[in-house]
Amino acid sequence: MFIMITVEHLTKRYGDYTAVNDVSFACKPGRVTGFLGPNGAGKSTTMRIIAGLTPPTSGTATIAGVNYRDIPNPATQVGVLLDASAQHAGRTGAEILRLSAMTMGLDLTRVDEVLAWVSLTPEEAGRRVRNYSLGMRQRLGIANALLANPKILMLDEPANGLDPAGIHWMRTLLREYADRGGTVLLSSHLLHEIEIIADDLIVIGQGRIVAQGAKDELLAGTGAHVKSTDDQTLGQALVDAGFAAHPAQGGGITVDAEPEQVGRIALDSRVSLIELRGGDNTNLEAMFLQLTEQTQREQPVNQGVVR
Ligand SMILES: Nc1ncnc2c1ncn2[C@@H]1O[C@H](COP(=O)(O)OP(=O)(O)OP(=O)(O)O)[C@@H](O)[C@H]1O
Repeated sequence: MFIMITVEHLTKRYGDYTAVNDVSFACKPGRVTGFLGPNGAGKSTTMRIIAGLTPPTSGTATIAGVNYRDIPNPATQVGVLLDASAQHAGRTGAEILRLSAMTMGLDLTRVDEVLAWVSLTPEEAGRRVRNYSLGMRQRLGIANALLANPKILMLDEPANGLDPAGIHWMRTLLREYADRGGTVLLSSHLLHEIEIIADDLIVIGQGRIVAQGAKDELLAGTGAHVKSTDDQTLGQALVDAGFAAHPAQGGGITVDAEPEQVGRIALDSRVSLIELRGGDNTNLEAMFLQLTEQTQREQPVNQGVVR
């Protein structure tokens, strides 16, 4: 499949500090890629490098094989929202979009189309941005990114400040955009949102990638859950067979083995099974906390959090 955003061995150092450390990933068309990591992990820096705003120390970031800065009229190819507060506060929302449209050589009727799309009323579009709420700034930033109907969208924390209806709207917009063949790279701290919308995940901690791949595969459960008439005997038999087995919270045993192996061991041990199924899917929050545990500012206060 043709890759739209390619990041290869990207490193960014500020003095002795390494903000991005040998990061490689790819974002594909038709898919929403969620970019996750604790505060200061290096997400914004990576996105700024992709958008040609920060030079890398080493490595490359390209859009369909080309550096962002070498793309003619790049905003027509890649819609970027990196900092919703970076807009000129003294201009109205409509003025900002008109200026962008003119810079990109677009028909000005497009401005009204995207304003309607992001649900900013004509009255709101006529207000100065300094009087916008954070959510309105985000909507304006998304409108700006969508202006030229680009094939790629790169959004840093676009849901920040959006109300629940706004988050729902953005989720639908990005899903439809990807379903039409667009490529989306999206950073967010709203793990529940990412869990719903992302097809692929990249998890970064202290500048390094700690996990990446298709969401379904990353969150797929492993192991098995089993309940029997004699969990003690079965648990011991599982351990004797070399599998890690622990009492499960709601009763029964969770074991790091395939259900078929568990069934065989139960048969050999002459223990009757009451229930046997594959392991539960992990939720994204549990996976995130576990993967980034070493890089979190806050360490888990009790074992129930992730272990
Ligand atoms: N211009 C700079 N000079 C020095 N350090 C910088 C600079 N820009 C970023 N950093 C550092 O690089 C690290 C990564 O920052 P970055 O903004 O990429 O993190 P992030 O993952 O986007 O975090 P957040 O989730 O808080 O937005 C941070 O420690 C930050 O302080």
